[in-house]
Amino acid sequence: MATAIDMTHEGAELGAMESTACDPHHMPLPELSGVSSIASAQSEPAEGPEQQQLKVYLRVRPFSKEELAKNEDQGCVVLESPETVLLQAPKGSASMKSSERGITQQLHKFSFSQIFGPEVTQADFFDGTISTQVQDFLQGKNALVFSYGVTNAGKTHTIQGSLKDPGILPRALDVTFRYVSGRKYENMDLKPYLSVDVQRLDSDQLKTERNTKATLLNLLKEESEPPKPSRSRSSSMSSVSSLSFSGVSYDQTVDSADAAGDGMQCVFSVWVASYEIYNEYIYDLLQAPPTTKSKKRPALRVCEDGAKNPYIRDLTWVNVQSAEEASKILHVGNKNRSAASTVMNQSSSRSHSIFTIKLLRIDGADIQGMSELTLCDLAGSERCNKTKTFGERLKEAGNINNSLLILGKCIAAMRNKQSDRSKISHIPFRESKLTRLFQGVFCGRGRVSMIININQCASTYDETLHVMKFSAIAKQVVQVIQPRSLESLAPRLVGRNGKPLIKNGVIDNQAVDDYLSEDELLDGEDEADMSILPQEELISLLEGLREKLLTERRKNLVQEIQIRREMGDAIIQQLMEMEEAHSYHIADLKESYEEKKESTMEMYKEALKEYAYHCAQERLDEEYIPVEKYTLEQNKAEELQKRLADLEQQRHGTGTGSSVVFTKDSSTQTDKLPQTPTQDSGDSERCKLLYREKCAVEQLCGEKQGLIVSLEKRICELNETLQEAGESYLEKLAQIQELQISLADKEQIKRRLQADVTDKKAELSVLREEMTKLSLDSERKMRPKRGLLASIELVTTPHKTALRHVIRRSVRATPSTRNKS
Ligand SMILES: Nc1ncnc2c1ncn2[C@@H]1O[C@H](COP(=O)(O)OP(=O)(O)OP(=O)(O)O)[C@@H](O)[C@H]1O
Repeated sequence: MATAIDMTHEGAELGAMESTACDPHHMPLPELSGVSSIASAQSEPAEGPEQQQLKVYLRVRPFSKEELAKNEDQGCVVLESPETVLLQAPKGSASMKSSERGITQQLHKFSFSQIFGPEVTQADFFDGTISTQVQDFLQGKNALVFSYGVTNAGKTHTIQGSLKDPGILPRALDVTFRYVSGRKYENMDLKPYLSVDVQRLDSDQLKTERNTKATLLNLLKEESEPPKPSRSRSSSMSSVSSLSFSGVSYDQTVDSADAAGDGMQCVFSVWVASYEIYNEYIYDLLQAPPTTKSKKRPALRVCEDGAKNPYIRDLTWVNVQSAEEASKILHVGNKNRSAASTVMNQSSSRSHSIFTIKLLRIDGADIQGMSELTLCDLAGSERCNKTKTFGERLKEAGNINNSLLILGKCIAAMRNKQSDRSKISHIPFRESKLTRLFQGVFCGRGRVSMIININQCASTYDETLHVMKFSAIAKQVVQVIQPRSLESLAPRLVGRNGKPLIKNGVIDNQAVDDYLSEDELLDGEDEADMSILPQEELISLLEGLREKLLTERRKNLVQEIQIRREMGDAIIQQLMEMEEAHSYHIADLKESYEEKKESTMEMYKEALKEYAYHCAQERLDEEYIPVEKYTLEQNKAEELQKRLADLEQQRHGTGTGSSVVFTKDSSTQTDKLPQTPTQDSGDSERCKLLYREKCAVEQLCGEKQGLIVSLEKRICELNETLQEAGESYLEKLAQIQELQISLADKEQIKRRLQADVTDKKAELSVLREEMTKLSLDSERKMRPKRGLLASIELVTTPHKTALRHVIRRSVRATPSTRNKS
């Protein structure tokens, strides 16, 4: 089941428009109040304004062979009726994925003013679409046609077509020249001027005009083959070089002006211009682009005349006398476009190509009217689609086509405005060059139609769906077209200096009054065209501007000083901050270096200690006394001392009270101990023994003491040795490093020498080869001397050598002989 609403994925706006687009009985919406007011300000309507839904045509191009081979035909586009089409999401497309997730629908239905299938011919397409607009144009009304679609959808094919199968533009030109046939104004002295005016050229201007046209036409004279339209990818496509439609049938609804019986004895002058809008810059396609990238392609400006009608300043307008001439001009444009896109490295499918025809209706000395037919081949819309929105996100996406975005916004705003009249919505016509140029036509000064081109490829389904949604909004826009009398349409005729000329013998005061005031020229951001003002006004304007300039300069200077001061302060502040950060950084570095140094020192110390320990260990091994033994001895000594003390006590307890003092040095006097009469012989013996033992213990203690002292001394010596060893270790370390460096040097020298040796070897082998060659050569030379001659040489050679020796010896001997003499 097809759905009409797709609100989630693409945004509410697009969803809403699709729903309306699906309603074939959708009633025209009320007029755009804001839009119509702009239109009505231009002139007095002779009758009520005509409301018309914007015509949106769909053209589906056939598959190419390559596309069929790639299985692009997956039944994505189904033409239900001449007005409705069904889009079915193919597998793998983003739409299918989102429909599987239940976000969007798989089927989308759209309605159009008319749908043209792949089999429809160019002629039928022209007849079914813009032929009525061309008739309006011939009757003095303006018409604007857009072709919109993704790249490779057939936009250029539809507008320009090929030599054998011309598109709507050459057909429109052909119809125009058939209409004016026999009533052409052959002099080119009346030329479109500014937006809606006509300028009478003087003889000098006329000469320049003729030269410009001749130069342009000469550009194509040499070419046998017409250039392809720059946007067309297909080799099978080429633009028209001649508009002889012999054999091409088309609806002959428009015949010559006479036959149509428009009742006026007027003649027609046809002027054409071709330009492109690329990256919001307008480029004249009838001006040769620069041949090198370094030169800038001159961009044109959009200006406004006194009535605020926009026009492109300095755009080349060329008078054409036939459809052939017009098509040649179209070719020049195509050629310049492709040359520019090559030199400037730009993608031509990202630019809008515009061709405008102006038809002047001349009655004697008066200009009865001027109408304009514009065909606009819009840039490929795929980039916009890829961003999936017409909103702000597009801007962020970068490299977007601003004009396309604003066109979409304008169309949506127009639709919104008419659906809800209470809404005060602004239509952003002025936000892009494209919409600004055609604002007037959108607002009722002409009829707008849109051709939507699509292919049926499955791979571009998502982009195609977006194009369809865009078209659905466009279809809802109701244009309020202002019918105007030919009189009100009559353009002002101006002279060389741009001042209005006498009209019917009377100075057109109204016209003079309508010209721009200084304020109008300087108003807002509009790029005003000063050159249209008379000389005196220009001088006064210039003076005023000079004063303004001076005031502005003064203001700017003050501002600049202030800004510089602020900038200076800011820079100083920044520098100070940087300095502070720097000093912190330096302190940090210092700290970390200190830490590293200390840790390295610790490492060395540890290494030294270890080394010293090892040395000490080695030395101690020789004089080692185990601790156990030492403790045993010490215990023994203590025990003996204890026993001695016990004995002493016993002696005191049993003795007569006379005290005997045992001293170390009295040990020798043991035999001389006093004998008391009361002492028995056993006791005295024991005492003697004890005394001897005590002396022995004392002697042992003394020895041990001496050992301890000697050990301490030894430890001191070892410490000294350790220190010395540490120093020598550092010395050795330094020596090792030096040796390593010298080793590396030697290594390098060795490598260099090896390389030299290799070179020499190579040289040697080359020399050997040369020698071999030379010897072979000499052998070859020797070869004919065979037989008798060879043997003669063999015989003579030893003689020759001997002779050479003799000569050499005599030469060496000569100086000495001379000296002797
Ligand atoms: N109705 C058609 N019948 C036959 N071939 C067509 C039709 N429409 C388009 N083609 C072919 O499809 C190819 C692409 O068409 P075209 O160059 O006009 O696309 P485009 O939309 O202008 O592309 P771009 O935006 O890149 O300029 C061309 O080879 C063209 O001849």
